[in-house]
Amino acid sequence: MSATIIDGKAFAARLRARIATGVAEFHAEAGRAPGLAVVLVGEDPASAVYVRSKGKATRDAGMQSIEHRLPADVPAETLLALVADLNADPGVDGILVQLPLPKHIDAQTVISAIDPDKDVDGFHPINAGRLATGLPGFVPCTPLGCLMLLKSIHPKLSGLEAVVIGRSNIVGKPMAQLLLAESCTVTIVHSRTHDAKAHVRAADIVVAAVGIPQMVTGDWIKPGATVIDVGINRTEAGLVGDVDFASASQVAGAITPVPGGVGPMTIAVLLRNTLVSAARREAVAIDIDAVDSAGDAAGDSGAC
Ligand SMILES: Nc1nc2c(c(=O)[nH]1)N[C@@H](CN(C=O)c1ccc(C(=O)N[C@@H](CCC(=O)O)C(=O)O)cc1)CN2
Repeated sequence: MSATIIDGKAFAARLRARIATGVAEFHAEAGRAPGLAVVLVGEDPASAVYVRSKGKATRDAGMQSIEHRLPADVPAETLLALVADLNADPGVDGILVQLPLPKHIDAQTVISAIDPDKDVDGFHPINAGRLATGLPGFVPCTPLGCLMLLKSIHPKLSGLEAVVIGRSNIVGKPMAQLLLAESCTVTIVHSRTHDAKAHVRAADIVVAAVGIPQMVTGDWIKPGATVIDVGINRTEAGLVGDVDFASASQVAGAITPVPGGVGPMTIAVLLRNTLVSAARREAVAIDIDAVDSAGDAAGDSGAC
């Protein structure tokens, strides 16, 4: 058996086109474009590429991109002062501090300093709490992108067995919350789990976000399962995911590739969250369900 390949790049392109339409409608009503501020600290090459891509995608969608670059040795207080300025700026609807940060800066302190209602990354503890309790807030971009891709395969996720591999605040935990909100039976597998393979093997849905190159091989996968690979690992053999695509795609029913799977969804959902933020802040009504249904059969992502 050979799995359906879930084309995240094409899905994200359709989503971005719908966002651009929503941005034009917002602009016409509010008299301004949504503004997204992205802060890059230091010169991590991958982060620099992601920030450049975010700026271009933001402008392409008709939004205003505000970029701040700070040196790697910037004092934490300077970064926190910049965040305070962006919080107070009425033209800024979304604030994102690119991660990882240099070691001398505590990422949690910086994330907690962002106004939760401009936290389009969805990393602020208030937004994590909103997600956990079913309140409207911002959902982290990568897990929400994963959910959209999953829904293109399973419009109804209710009752399915889902395993999330990895328990990071950025992907694993919010992914588990989103799947729980969809009434999946959710297991989080992590570094202390006894017999991770047995848990994965029982799952209809597998989301791998562990950061270990090709950890999940075909013999871990239940035949016909849907596999979402969040891993982006740079190896001597090139860019690979947390899933061994060659063997897993022989067993799975549907699978995301790396690259071209989850990655492009991260930036598309960031734009989507920024549009949502701008609309809330200006009390402009936008049809977010129509924006979210840009994928094939994706329909309502259930997020707000
Ligand atoms: N503040 C944040 N920091 C980070 C986030 C985030 O969501 N918010 N996520 C990642 C990096 N990231 C966006 O910031 C990101 C990662 C990957 C991709 C992507 O399109 N990947 C491509 C491969 C590109 C490559 O060669 O590297 C793919 O998978 O096809 C986009 C954005 C960590 N930091």
